[in-house]
Amino acid sequence: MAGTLSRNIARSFFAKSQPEGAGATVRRCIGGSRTLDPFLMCDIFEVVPPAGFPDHPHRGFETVSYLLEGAIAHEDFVGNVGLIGPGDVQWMTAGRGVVHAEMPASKTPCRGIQLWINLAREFKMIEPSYQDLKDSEIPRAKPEPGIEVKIIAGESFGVKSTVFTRTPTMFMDFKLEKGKRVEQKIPKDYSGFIYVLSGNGYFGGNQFKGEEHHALFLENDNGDYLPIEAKDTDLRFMLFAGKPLKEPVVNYGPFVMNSEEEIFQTMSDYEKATNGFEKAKKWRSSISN
Ligand SMILES: Nc1ccc(F)c(C(=O)c2c[nH]c3ncc(Cl)cc23)c1F
Ligand SMILES: [Fe+3]
Repeated sequence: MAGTLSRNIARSFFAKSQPEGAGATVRRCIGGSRTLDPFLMCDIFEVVPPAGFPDHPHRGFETVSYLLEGAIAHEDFVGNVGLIGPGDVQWMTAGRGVVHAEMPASKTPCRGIQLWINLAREFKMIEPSYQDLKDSEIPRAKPEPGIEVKIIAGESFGVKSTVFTRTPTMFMDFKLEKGKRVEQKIPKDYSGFIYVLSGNGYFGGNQFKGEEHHALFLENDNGDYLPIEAKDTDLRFMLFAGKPLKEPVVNYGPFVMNSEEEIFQTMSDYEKATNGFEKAKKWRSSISN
């Protein structure tokens, strides 16, 4: 791209499998001490029945579930039910509070990605909402034969996602055939990371090699696009980028607020079923075993 600078890759991290939920396993590339404002967690999950993610709450952020294989059944405490199938996306804005269950709905292994995106202070207590996208509804950019970008959030090659992102976010699934090179525009002030799903590739101006199950973190430099090249193999990777919120983060499991006082209040709200958790009082999902 004439007149612009490429972003470099600062470091990579091998995301090893670890137990999570009730009998599920995840490769966690963001989470715990490794956060990347505005991202709180990114799990590449694998789950087969009877394992899953039974009844649990969320407050103060968004969860985005993208199914790579299989299907997840979803049920929440106000009666929303649904099936997230292969290639589908559920963008859940928990806001002031959701209690839900997320359980595998296919006998074959269910594989996918769940990203937790922080909400700014002004949105942490908004009414919960969902944006459900079927695979066929999600736009793709095909800039040339051998390159496809599935755009869950953000814009690529002039193709825009239909998702409303309160926290400006890019969430894209790239497939490059061996020998292909692509450049993705990323605003200079966005944080970002790559997760390599299959194959290997060379990322950034510094041609950093990224291999399967590795997360690669973008340098906070002055670049405004990321070059990616599939030299050795076909390559599939996820690109995540977002505008940092630069607010204090205080979290307690599935509650993410800006202060300890707000976390204590949230724990009390959940315990007493008040202030957004009213319907949690007697609710039990029908999909958790
Ligand atoms: N608090 C807390 C504690 C433990 C959890 F497992 C979860 C949770 O639900 C998930 C963690 N990664 C996931 N990937 C995929 C799916 Cl569908 C759900 C999750 C959660 F929210
Ligand atoms: Fe959840």
